[in-house]
Amino acid sequence: MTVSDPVVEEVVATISRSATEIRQGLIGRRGTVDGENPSGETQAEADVWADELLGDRLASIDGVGQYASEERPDVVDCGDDPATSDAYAVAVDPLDGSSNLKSNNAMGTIFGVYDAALPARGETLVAAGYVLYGPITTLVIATDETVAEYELSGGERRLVERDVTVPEEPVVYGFGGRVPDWPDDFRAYAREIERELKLRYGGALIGDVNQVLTYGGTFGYPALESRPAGKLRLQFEGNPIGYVVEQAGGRSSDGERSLLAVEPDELHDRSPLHVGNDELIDRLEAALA
Ligand SMILES: O=P(O)(O)OC[C@H]1O[C@](O)(COP(=O)(O)O)[C@@H](O)[C@@H]1O
Ligand SMILES: [Mg+2]
Ligand SMILES: [Mg+2]
Repeated sequence: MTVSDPVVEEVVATISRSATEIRQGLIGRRGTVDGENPSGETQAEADVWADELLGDRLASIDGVGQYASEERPDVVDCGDDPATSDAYAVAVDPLDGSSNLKSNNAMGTIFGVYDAALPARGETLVAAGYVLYGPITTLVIATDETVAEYELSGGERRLVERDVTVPEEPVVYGFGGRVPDWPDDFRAYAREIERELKLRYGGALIGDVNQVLTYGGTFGYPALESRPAGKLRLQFEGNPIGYVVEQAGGRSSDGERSLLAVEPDELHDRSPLHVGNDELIDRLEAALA
């Protein structure tokens, strides 16, 4: 199954082919480099390497006018301006959950294809998805048509599920941040959820969100007392993941509104991030109101 928009299909095909290579290239790149990323976080060797590999390949696609990533400060202009032409902008979290390199746990690659110049609202996404480097390498792609899951092997993608939807009955939850740093209203909501669902928290957004898509439930990285905007980045994490979950029939929220409706100020803006079954996100928003 291919994506009907040829530029999006080329982006997806490029990421699919690169994923097997990225997975293999993690070996020997588990250490850190001296620099920090624009969010002030230590970079792993693999973060920098995966960004360069994806940046070179995605920027050379005809119809991609901008490339941006969590690992570099500025947008790279690589074609026509998405603001004034048909070109798209591609935003990437090259390695999501890269601190899991050390402990050898799940990680991902996240991408969003925006029909607008970056930074942009998530409502301008035409496609988004992620690779999950678990025991198996899988790819989830959301477009306005469907959300599909593939297994990746040797650069090939094999369809596993044509129409992924968030299961109706929620089962799992995962919330980031330290409990004493949670605002009181979020803590009260979390206490209720803890009594109803099973905890799943692996330290990689992609691993945790994929459990929500598989079993139903919710993932949240909330606003913290010490960090009111939370930890995760809107362009590279919040918007693409919000788009995937909404296209799969669930909801996303920054605590007040759909993540896709949040107006960005800066490329590396952070936002509280909540996704999952409608009913749970409704309850979260009511608790924080
Ligand atoms: O270590 P914490 O605070 O639980 O944070 C985990 C969160 O941070 C992240 O690792 C941030 O992503 P990056 O690894 O791309 O910076 C998410 O994948 C994950 O949900
Ligand atoms: Mg990430
Ligand atoms: Mg990352």
